[in-house]
Order: sequence, then C-alpha cells, then structure tokens
Amino acid sequence: MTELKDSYDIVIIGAGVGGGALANSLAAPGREILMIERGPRLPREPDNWSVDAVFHKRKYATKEQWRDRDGQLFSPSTYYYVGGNSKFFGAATVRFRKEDFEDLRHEGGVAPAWPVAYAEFEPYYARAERLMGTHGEAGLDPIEPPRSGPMPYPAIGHEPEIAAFEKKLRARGLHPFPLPIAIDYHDGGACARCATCDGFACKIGAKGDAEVRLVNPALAKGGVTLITESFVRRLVTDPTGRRVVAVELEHGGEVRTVSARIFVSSAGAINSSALLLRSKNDKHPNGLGNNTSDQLGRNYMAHNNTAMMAVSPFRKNRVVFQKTMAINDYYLANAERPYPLGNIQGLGKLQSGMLTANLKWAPERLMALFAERSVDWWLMSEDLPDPNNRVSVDSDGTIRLAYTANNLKAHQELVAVWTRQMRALGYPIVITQKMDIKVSMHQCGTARFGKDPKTSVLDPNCKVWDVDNLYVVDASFLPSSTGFNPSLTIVAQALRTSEHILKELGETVTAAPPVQPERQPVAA
Ligand SMILES: Cc1cc2nc3c(=O)[nH]c(=O)nc-3n(C[C@H](O)[C@H](O)[C@H](O)COP(=O)(O)OP(=O)(O)OC[C@H]3O[C@@H](n4cnc5c(N)ncnc54)[C@H](O)[C@@H]3O)c2cc1C
Repeated sequence: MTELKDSYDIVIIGAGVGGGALANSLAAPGREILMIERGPRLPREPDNWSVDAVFHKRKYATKEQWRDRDGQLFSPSTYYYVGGNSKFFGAATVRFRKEDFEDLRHEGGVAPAWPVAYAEFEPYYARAERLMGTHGEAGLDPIEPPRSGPMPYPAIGHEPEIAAFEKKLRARGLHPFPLPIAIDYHDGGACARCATCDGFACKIGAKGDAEVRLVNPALAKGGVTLITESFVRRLVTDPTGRRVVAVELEHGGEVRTVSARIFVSSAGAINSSALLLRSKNDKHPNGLGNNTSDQLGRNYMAHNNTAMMAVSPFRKNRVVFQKTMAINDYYLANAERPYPLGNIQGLGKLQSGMLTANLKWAPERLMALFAERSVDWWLMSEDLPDPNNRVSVDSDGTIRLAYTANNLKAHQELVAVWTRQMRALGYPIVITQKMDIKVSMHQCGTARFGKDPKTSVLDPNCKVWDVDNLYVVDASFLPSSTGFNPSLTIVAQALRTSEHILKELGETVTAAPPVQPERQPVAA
C-alpha cells in the first residue's frame, strides 16, 4: 500500500454503480479522490461465459455467508469486484416511472413518495443513460415518463422469434417495448450479442457495467486513485460525532487509516448498512447516522422476482440474445386491476444447466430440452418498505438479513396473468421459479433518503442527516423498490449527489469532458 496517501479530498467506499458514477462525475485532475474496493478486478477468462463455473460452481460469487432472520446461514448471490454486482447484471437500464416518485397504492400497502419528483431527476437520468450507453426507443411504452431527448443509442432490435412474439402480444392488446439496455451493440460497438450476458460477466468488456462505463473512465479523467482488495471495516468520527475523520481499512493483513474531507459509502445496500452499523461509537450507539431515525439497515427491499420458462414442445427458440423486450401493461392500476402488478422483461436466454443449478429436483436432460424450446421472462413486482425487514450485524461480525416478502398477492397475480398469456400464445408448459433471500441482486432501501430526519437516514442529497460529511450513494437510498431494475436510478442519484458534494467543497460544478470506455480486445 505504498501508493496510499494519509489524506484525500474524498474517500469513496465501493467501486460499484453508485461509487463508480460518483467518482466518474467528480474525477478531474487536481482533485484527490480515493476509491476503496474490497474485491479485485474480475479476470477476463473463458469461465466468465461458463454455465458450470458461474451457476453450478458459483466461482465468482462471494464465499461469505450471511444469516437469515432465524439464524440460518446462506450463501448470497452477490459479487465483490471492481464494478460490483453490475459485473453480472443484465444491463437493463430503465428509468423509474413518474408514479414511482409519488405515493403509489399497492395491494399490500403504499410505496411512499420520494423527496424528489421525477421532473427533478429527469436531467440526471438523461446523463446516466449517456454514461451507461443505454440503447432503446422512447415513445412506445404507454407509461413512459416525459424525457428531454431520445435514448443515446437506438434499440438493439429483436431476433426473429421475439419480433414474432411482439406482434402476437400487440394483437392481444398489449404494448411491448424495447427494453432499454446498456450493451455496446451498434455500428463500431464491441458487443458480440452473445447468450452469456445477463447473469454472466462480459469477457470482452462490451457490457455497460460499472467497471467499464464508470470506474475506468473516471481513472482516465484523472484525480482518482483506486485501491482494490481493501476492506473498509469502520468509519471513525471526531469526538462530537458530527464528522467522520477517517476510514479504517484492511489490506493484505495490514490495517491503515485514511482521512478525508468527505466520505461516501457506496458498498451496496447491505454492506453500507453493515459498515455504518459496525462504526457505532459512544456518540452513535446504534450505528453511525442512526440516532434520529433508527431506520439504518431497516426497510430492506429486493423485489418479488420470478423467472419464467414458457415452453412449446413443438418449436425451438433459436434466440441468442433474448433480453430485448419489456411489458408494462400490468405496471399501474387500471380499469381491470385496482392495484399494480409489476414489470415483465425478457430474461437472458436460459441455457441447459442454468435452471437446474437452483432446481435440484429438475432432471438435467429434460430441462435441457425445455431450454431449447423456451421463451424466458423475468417478472418483477414491487416489495414494500417494512422496518422489520432489516440488515444487522451479529456479534461475530456476520451480516444478518431478516426478510419476509410482502405484497405477494400482486406478484402471484402477475405470474398467473403471464402464464395465461403464454398458454394462449402456444406455450403450454410454464415453469416458474420465485427468487428467495439468496437473490439479493436488487437490494435497496436500507438508508432511505427523505425530507424528515425522523423517518429517513439520508437527506434528499444523500447526506447522512446525523453526520455532516458522510454520504451514501448506492441502492441504500431508495425509499421504495419500484418494479424496475435499479442501476440507472442509482447512477442518476449519484450524479445529483456529486453536484452537492462539489458545492460542499466550495467548487463550482464543471462537467469534465466525457471519456469513452476503451475498446477491449476479444479474449481467448
Ligand atoms: C445477476 C444480476 C443481474 C442484474 N441485472 C440487472 C439489470 O439488468 N439492471 C439493473 O439495473 N440492475 C441489475 N442488477 C442489479 C445491479 O447490479 C445492482 O442494483 C447494482 O449493481 C447495485 O449497485 P451498488 O452501487 O448499489 O452496489 P454494488 O454493486 O453492490 O457495489 C458495491 C461495491 O462495494 C464493495 N464493497 C462492499 N463492502 C465493502 C467494504 N466494506 N469495503 C470496500 N468495498 C466494499 C463491493 O465489493 C462492491 O464492488 C443485477 C444484479 C445481478 C447480480
């Protein structure tokens, strides 16, 4: 750790989507920003695209175990690398809908209004889409919110099977639209449009993950130092408890402290809570920033998610890249349904062995036959904030995740409605798998932002109410999970926060020139 200085302007903990976007926005020669990432760079290697390595051997997921509410240990599907969970994400980069920012009544309760309206978020969404390299087509989803401009890149297009499907769905009165997606697939782009995108890491660097689109360009702009394989175990405050003065980090068996003017936790919604809880002291006996609200670690959400395989025994599905379509016809209440059900989107094409990695009862050969003949979907419904769904840290340092799913009736209806649609379209065999606590991919809500310090951990700029120089910019800030993939919104909020941080530092907001991600050679 010889390259590490004792003091920086800003310390960012975690090089995922939130931390990467913040670093990218703040990076400029002359600034002194330190990013601390517990994981290494993910190697580009053949196993990146191996079903066996990724799904059966779980080669890349953390080996760490967490406890559930009852104290049972489980292995979470979470990833500690430069780029964080986005190294394995499906690259759907979707704006939340206008209604998501307002009180939204669900069957199971109300998803609370955000402290910021969609209109204030819009310019940051536009920047976030450009940063991530989103491809899509505006104007086709009836509930799409207003936009200041088109998508940065045109939609990547459906393969013939999905195009035919789209027509049939339209004939049934539905409004499918191209799923906004951040892959480098356009003239001159590096993407090979392969079957190993959603759930896999990209071996050729053509997916818009946080390492490729945010962290590497931030390093190229200047002013940012990244240290990897360095675990931040604690934040240390001054005697008043109002300011963080240092982070304590472990690297290669050594413990170091680093000071800064501003500290940002972007360790992910579960690990940021764990970090702040571990940082308790006599001024913050229940965890850093948890005095006024007692909401730190609470309101954990992760969506009600179901993977669906709709099989036609008589028709092979030759699609390679299937994550191109989404349907929002069930997203809001309407004349037929008094409450929202959720979003439906194409899933990366299921391959032989992917489902059997989790469905141990399923015969491998039969599932392989099904996978050749299936159209696959991801069905996502909102879960609601509940203070009893919470992250805590046990006395032995293990993370405990107490989570009981809610708003399930709406999700079950979404699954039932889509099953009926599939059968009507000639797919009589429908296999579904509801995701459980291990699948924390859409984790959020554990340090929600809000206008009232009594009910929120963060103010509307994502600064911790109880601490003057501490921010949280990962998915923790979400006061509701909505029914959409969170990454684009995390990026947008980090961009908002970066402006506030610059003002705090007494600097004016100057947009540094964008740096394009470097082209990656195709690996062996
Ligand atoms: C298989 C899969 C598919 C997905 N598909 C999509 C999709 O299509 N669209 C979408 O929007 N979202 C998707 N997601 C979710 C998306 O990846 C996450 O919402 C997003 O990456 C979260 O970003 P984050 O910055 O909040 O946290 P993270 O990505 O978790 O980043 C946190 C970083 O902090 C590091 N860290 C943690 N603790 C410490 C510590 N104590 N010290 C130092 N470093 C630390 C971690 O290693 C990590 O790099 C998917 C996720 C998965 C796993």
